[in-house]
Amino acid sequence: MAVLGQGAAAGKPALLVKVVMAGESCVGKTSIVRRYTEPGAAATSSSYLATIGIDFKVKPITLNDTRVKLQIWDTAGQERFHTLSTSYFRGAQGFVLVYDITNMDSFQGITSWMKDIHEKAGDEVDVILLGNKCDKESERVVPKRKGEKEENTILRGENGLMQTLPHNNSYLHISYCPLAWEHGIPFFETSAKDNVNIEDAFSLLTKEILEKKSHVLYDFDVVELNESKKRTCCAF
Ligand SMILES: Nc1nc2c(ncn2[C@@H]2O[C@H](COP(=O)(O)OP(=O)(O)OP(=O)(O)O)[C@@H](O)[C@H]2O)c(=O)[nH]1
Repeated sequence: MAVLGQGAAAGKPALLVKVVMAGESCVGKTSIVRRYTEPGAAATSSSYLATIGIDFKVKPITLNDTRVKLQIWDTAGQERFHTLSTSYFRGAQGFVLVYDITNMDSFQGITSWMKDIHEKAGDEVDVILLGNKCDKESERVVPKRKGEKEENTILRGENGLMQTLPHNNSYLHISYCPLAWEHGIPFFETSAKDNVNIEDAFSLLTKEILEKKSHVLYDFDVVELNESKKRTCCAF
């Protein structure tokens, strides 16, 4: 993917896209955002720092000659922040919904998060499902269900209709997940630690959002916001 300011897109105003990270606590939302927005920094660490409230990062990208300023809101997964976190769902164009492949509860919570997303952000919003920590294969409790036919991944399309995607479609490297299929959304297994599928996941989500351009605004006004701090969970 090209960097902002390169190619034919330079000089055109950027589109502002709001994406929200959602999912249970400790699944790796912050690590995924860090991996994507700060490629040089260590995305994971041995000590877990829970997100307190809300945090956000901006990632400028260029996709098919369109400049996009991705505003990525990282919500806190802890139950006590649920009302606050879901209040940021309104106005989002896309969601990265994350579970941890080593934590069955986090996978079972996905249905409830989907409900929150549709209640707060509407039914038209784009969602992508990530099964994170795929580097921890020996601790896996959520099975990875590959598609029955590698060359034909079946997803639910618009109006709930099933569609079979061709060989050259970008969905092809997405694993099959019954839950994603049920909700008609793309699915990747990722590792923030080993940088697996992170960039591809955000690219696909952005591409889907841009296809519904009517919902996207130009970034004429940039609002300066202070980023919140992360604190150790044992501090509270
Ligand atoms: N092995 C491995 N560990 C990861 C991965 N992603 C995150 N972690 C670790 O998992 C723990 C939780 O990661 P966070 O990114 O803080 O999780 P979170 O979902 O933002 O958690 P909340 O802020 O409480 O909502 C940290 O110790 C991370 O280092 C991954 O892909 N692989």
